[in-house]
Amino acid sequence: MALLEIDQLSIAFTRYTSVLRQRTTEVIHELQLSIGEGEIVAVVGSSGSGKSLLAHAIMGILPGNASVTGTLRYNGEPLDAARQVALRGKEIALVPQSVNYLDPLMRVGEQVRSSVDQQTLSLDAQRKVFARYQLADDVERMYPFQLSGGMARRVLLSTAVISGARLIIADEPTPGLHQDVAQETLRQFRELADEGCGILLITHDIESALQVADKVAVLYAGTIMEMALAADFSGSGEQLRHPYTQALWKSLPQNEFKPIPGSQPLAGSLPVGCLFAPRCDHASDECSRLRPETRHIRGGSVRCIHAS
Ligand SMILES: Nc1ncnc2c1ncn2[C@@H]1O[C@H](COP(=O)(O)OP(=O)(O)OP(=O)(O)O)[C@@H](O)[C@H]1O
Ligand code: NI
Repeated sequence: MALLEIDQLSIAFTRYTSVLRQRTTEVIHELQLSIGEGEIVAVVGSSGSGKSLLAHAIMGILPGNASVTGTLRYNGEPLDAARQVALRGKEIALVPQSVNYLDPLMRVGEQVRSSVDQQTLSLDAQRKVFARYQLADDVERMYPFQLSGGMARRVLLSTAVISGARLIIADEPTPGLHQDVAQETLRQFRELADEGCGILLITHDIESALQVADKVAVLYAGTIMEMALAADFSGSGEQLRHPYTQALWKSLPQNEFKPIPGSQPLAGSLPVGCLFAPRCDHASDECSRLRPETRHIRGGSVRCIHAS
């Protein structure tokens, strides 16, 4: 059984354009994703593709003007708002993308410790995890504004690592960290997964994702175009199912280093058919008419009518 199952998740934002008029823009469309125990699923996508919104939907921390449809299940049971509140920061932990999520008025040691239930164990646990992340002893008494970006990020990671969570959602956890600390962090996620955690690793960096992930979900303009196995990213990408994933793979420096012409469509002005059709070399007439459904192929999934 999957630890987290997301089915047909759509997210729209409503805003007023004048006193009486409002406009609704859908930013996540019919997204499907599941994470099993012991699994790292990387979600890769360029800026604005919806990665952070997906993380926030799982945590139940979307802004008030977001409307959500579809279902989330955690451990086989519906993950509704009440359960999100009950599990958040405990069984389900978020490593947020922005360090602004730290409480500016609380010393960082106390913040990290407050995520562990047994108060007696927590000082020791916090010091251990700080040492692991090369945070000096005096850091626990500092306030967030006294930290560098990289230090603040390591504090956020510490919180997730000692919370005892079974599901960790990490939103771009490595930027601002030195190469070796970033590597160590990825290894640590792998270790947590090997101990049975499920991890959703959000990143725009396919290469770092591939170092530790079991599966890679490719997010484009608010939907998952392909769910591939990490092993599918090899050679010239012939195992990959979607032309966009293949193009992403080829665009890496160690491959053809060939950028994909054009840009991701904006929410609010999406093409009617396949979201990638305007940039796709293989697009046919049908691609611009119909939005492809998700199909399951070779242990992964794809939204492309031409994939086989
Ligand atoms: N509160 C909001 N109201 C309206 N639109 C929003 C809101 N938050 C996000 N969006 C839109 O939803 C889309 C996805 O945003 P999101 O933050 O999830 O992107 P991302 O993939 O995390 O990007 P990045 O890599 O830059 O962090 C963007 O087009 C963004 O403009
Ligand atoms: Ni983001």
